[in-house]
Amino acid sequence: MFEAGLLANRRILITGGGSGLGAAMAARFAELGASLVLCGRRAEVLQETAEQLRSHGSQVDTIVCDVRDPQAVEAMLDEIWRVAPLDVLVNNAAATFIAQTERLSARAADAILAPTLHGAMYCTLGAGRRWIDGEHAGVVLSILSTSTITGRAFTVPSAMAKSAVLAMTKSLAVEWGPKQIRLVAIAPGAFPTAGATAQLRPDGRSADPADRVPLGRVGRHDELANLASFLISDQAGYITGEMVVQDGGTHLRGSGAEDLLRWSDQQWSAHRAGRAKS
Ligand SMILES: CCC/C=C/C(=O)SCCNC(=O)CCNC(=O)[C@H](O)C(C)(C)COP(=O)([O-])OP(=O)([O-])OC[C@H]1O[C@@H](n2cnc3c(N)ncnc32)[C@H](O)[C@@H]1OP(=O)([O-])[O-]
Ligand SMILES: NC(=O)C1=CN([C@@H]2O[C@H](COP(=O)(O)OP(=O)(O)OC[C@H]3O[C@@H](n4cnc5c(N)ncnc54)[C@H](OP(=O)(O)O)[C@@H]3O)[C@@H](O)[C@H]2O)C=CC1
Repeated sequence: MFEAGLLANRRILITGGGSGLGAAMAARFAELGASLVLCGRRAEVLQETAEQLRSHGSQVDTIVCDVRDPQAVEAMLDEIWRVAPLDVLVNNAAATFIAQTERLSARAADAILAPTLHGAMYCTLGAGRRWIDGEHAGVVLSILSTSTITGRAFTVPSAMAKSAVLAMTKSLAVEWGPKQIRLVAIAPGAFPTAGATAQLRPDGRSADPADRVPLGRVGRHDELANLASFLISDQAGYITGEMVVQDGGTHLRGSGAEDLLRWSDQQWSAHRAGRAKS
């Protein structure tokens, strides 16, 4: 679908690039010629993904980094820039779980806000500062959610964090446009991954896309990876401050959390207790 070498000579950092959609984007960017840096908290997950990509001849580095920690983010960016500047940052790392919002402790809310909002902000500010200092063009792609449009019951800290990162995307598109830095975003609908399924679709919650997706199916990882490749490439060089929705029409029908309104307090308590045991 794209010309070979679309992303040649691009150095791209993907946060949370060891698993799920991050790993899918990594594979596609590598096929299109990019060199990659993948970060996350689990070294073995990063290594496994990197080895698979290297076996196809791709240039992939991994850095263990918890994006909740601003000093760790700065150390990671210093390590990257010591070799060569990044061209693209992908804010993909995030966390969520379903819960009754009135029962969230401050620690539970922060467990979601810290990686999803603060992590994306630390990475964006760190990369942006270096691009501006070095007079280097750059692209920030953030993986958000349709909760930025509809809100979403029972994942309120995630909806808040994703909406804040959308505000950052629009604001910095203006502030950093004259510095040749573009900011774009994708709002994915359901793209099943082990992480999303574990956090959002416990036993007893329908996983049938026909119940909620107008197009009647979930998204394919290659579809998201192709959209991401286009948005970070020069082909999208006149797009900034925009979020592209890729959800088979789901958000036009509802937020996707309506079924949870029918859960009883007993069901919620059982879900919470189940999490405590696992
Ligand atoms: C919405 C659609 C768009 C987004 C999609 C995605 O993001 S898909 C991507 C999905 N991928 C990922 O999410 C990957 C990344 N995920 C993670 O890093 C972790 O799963 C975590 C940080 C979300 C939770 O870590 P953990 O379970 O080890 O938690 P912890 O030990 O760090 O505790 C912190 C606090 O949170 C509390 N608490 C926790 N669960 C629940 C609950 N169900 N109910 C109530 N509360 C809960 C816990 O009790 C504690 O508070 P306390 O008791 O001290 O007051
Ligand atoms: N899959 C879907 O249907 C949807 C996904 N999204 C978004 O897509 C993105 C990817 O999600 P998905 O692939 O499904 O889920 P995953 O759970 O596979 O991805 C989350 C990644 O983020 C990393 N991560 C989490 N916390 C941190 C942290 N503090 N520091 C560094 N890395 C961290 C994880 O690695 P580690 O644990 O090793 O740190 C993991 O690789 C997220 O932004 C999510 O919100 C949005 C809507 C729908």
